[in-house]
Amino acid sequence: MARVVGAAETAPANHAWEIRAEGLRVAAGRRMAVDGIDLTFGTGVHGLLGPNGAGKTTLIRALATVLRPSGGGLELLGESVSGRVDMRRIRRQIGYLPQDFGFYRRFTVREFVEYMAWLKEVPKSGIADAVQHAIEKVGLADRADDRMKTLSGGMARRAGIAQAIVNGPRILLLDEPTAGLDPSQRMQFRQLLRGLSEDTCTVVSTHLVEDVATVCTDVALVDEGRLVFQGRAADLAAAGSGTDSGDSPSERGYSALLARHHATGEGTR
Ligand SMILES: Nc1ncnc2c1ncn2[C@@H]1O[C@H](COP(=O)(O)OP(=O)(O)OP(=O)(O)O)[C@@H](O)[C@H]1O
Repeated sequence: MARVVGAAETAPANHAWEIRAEGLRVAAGRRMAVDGIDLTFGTGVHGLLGPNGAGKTTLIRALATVLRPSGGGLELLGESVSGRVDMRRIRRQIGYLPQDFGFYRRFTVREFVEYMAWLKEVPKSGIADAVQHAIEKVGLADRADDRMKTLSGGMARRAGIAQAIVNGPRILLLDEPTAGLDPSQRMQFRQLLRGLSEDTCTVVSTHLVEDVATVCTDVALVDEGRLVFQGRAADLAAAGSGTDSGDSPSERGYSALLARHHATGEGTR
């Protein structure tokens, strides 16, 4: 099937990174849940790790332009989101799977993904092909005309990923995409992620350190709204030792970096 070339792919790419935050601060309610984060993400798969309440979801929501920064700088695709910027143009190039995503249960998978393509302003003539392509990519072609309410939790999450990629985004934000998946679905998801990543800047938040270690090109670890570590997955693993808690080198590295952060009261960068 012919692939639809979205506006995202023909847009100029004259910067070395898709996401850049400098001293980024984002409030969640009355709390400064992201409290001065510096990071840069280019193309590839970036794992976002951190304990409960670290600020991962708040950071992703800011990257998705759902939340406006309270301070510091945030540039997406070379444009500052705090200035006078055409948000719609940026949003057309973003795919976002929220942690708890909603859908009309009576929609079929195809209708759900089509609806999101329409919201993302995919050109009308390209919607049918873009939808089919996204549904095939997540392995739901045989369920495309079934209603969303008949899908298992793991399948619904895959439909969620299909809606996130239907516009061929240059920035793909997946908040806890493996939550609630069984081990075999998690393996399938890792495969899917590997196939998505080539020219996209993908940010995946997760509690599963092993997901990050096996699929991500690099890892950002946040705690209490601060960046504790950004580096390769191998560097995360190398940060731990036999005395740190965890079942694998990456988990021990994760525990060691968090413990060090708590001991010093500051990040490692
Ligand atoms: N709407 C809100 N009102 C008040 N506080 C909030 C709100 N949303 C988040 N918070 C607080 O902000 C902090 C960061 O929350 P956030 O959801 O970003 O963390 P997280 O790293 O995604 O956590 P988890 O791994 O548990 O999903 C937490 O202390 C949380 O209680």
